[in-house]
Amino acid sequence: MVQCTPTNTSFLILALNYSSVCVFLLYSVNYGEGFNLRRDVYMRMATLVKSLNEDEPWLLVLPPWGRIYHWQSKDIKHQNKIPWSLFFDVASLKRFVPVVEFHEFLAMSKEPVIEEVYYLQNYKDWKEWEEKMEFKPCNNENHYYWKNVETGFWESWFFGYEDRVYAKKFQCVSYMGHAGFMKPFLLKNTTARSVMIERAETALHDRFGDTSYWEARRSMVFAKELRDIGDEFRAKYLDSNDDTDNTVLDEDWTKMKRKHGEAKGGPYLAVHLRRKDFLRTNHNVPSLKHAAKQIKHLMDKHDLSKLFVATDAPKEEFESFSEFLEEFEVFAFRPNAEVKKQYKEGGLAIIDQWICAHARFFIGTQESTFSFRIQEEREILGFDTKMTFNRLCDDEEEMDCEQPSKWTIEY
Ligand SMILES: C[C@@H]1O[C@H](OP(=O)(O)OP(=O)(O)OC[C@H]2O[C@@H](n3cnc4c(=O)[nH]c(N)nc43)[C@H](O)[C@@H]2O)[C@@H](O)[C@H](O)[C@@H]1O
Repeated sequence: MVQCTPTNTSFLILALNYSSVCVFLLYSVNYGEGFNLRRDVYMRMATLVKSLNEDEPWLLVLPPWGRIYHWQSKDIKHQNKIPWSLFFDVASLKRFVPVVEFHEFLAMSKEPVIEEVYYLQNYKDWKEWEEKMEFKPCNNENHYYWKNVETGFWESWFFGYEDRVYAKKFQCVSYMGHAGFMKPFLLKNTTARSVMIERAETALHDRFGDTSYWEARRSMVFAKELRDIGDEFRAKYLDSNDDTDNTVLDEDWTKMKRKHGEAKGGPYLAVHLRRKDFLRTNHNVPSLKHAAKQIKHLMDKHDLSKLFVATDAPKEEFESFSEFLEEFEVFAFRPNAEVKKQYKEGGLAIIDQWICAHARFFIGTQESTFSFRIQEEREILGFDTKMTFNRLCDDEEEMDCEQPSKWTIEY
């Protein structure tokens, strides 16, 4: 069977071959979703494409990062059309499933066209959950695709390439099911060479937490440049390095297999303190004082004197929080202008996550996907689950609240 695994040699030379042999699967996610839920949706689509490749050669097109609601820093410009290679090691992604960046897809296509777009939507008024999909009129007219009456083609934002790219067909699809449920449809009911699944978050994980789920997750290795920046910070401020912490990462994730408890982590406690919109949306977020009280208790319990804080809190909130913890050394990653400009808010988020992933003890914020992704990273590194699956309690819960489910790694 032909495999769609393009190398980095000339895409122009390969263009003709690939576009006639492989089918491109593109996807996009609801505008309101944040960075770390989008990472989860990638896993659902990557698993689907892996399964499609058992029958036909399909290539997954990585949707450029951009227009993310939370990325509004005034001093970071051009947070659009960001390729995955800025944040992730694309060679590692390719060890799970064949992928190409969007600009590579355009270079490999004869025209800047996506042949078919299927916009997933929930069933109206459903009573019982059952797997099904049907072409339906769109539930919501506000679906950010519009038909150009002159050309007859469909236009949209297309990840910031709106002036160049168009779609030939657009159809709303009511969908209730796992991502793999659309496989027969994609194999049998379409002959298009490029198919886009819009609102891909509607499709569920095929099997949450199984080996395939974890293979997809393990393939999402952060870009080396970001890991290096995080490692430098760990060494400089937190007395932390992979040899003494037992956190050496295999460059090939398929060869890496750790047991729980093998990783020791650096001599610091890390907290992910989610603030901003979480304060407004009633997410059991503790007051700064109450969060500090819990941290102090844990620092003493684990005999640690250094604290690393990953947070989206404004500077003043971080300072108030640190004042409650004066007896400890409190650190936060503060990028210089060059790092900010180059790696943008997504890169800074990853650096924070990487440093949290290497701490002796980690505690996160309830229901934050940002915290969940750190927990997964620590599972990959081989931490004892007690040192990972922890969350801050809110003020009413005092110090004793139900802790997060332990979604442990499967090989
Ligand atoms: C309930 C949902 O929660 C979701 O947030 P949640 O899962 O925390 O997770 P994210 O969607 O990743 O977080 C939103 C954004 O906040 C920034 N951020 C949050 N915490 C940190 C941090 O510790 N360090 C850095 N550098 N940046 C941080 C980061 O830019 C990230 O893309 C929201 O995206 C949804 O819109 C919705 O509100």
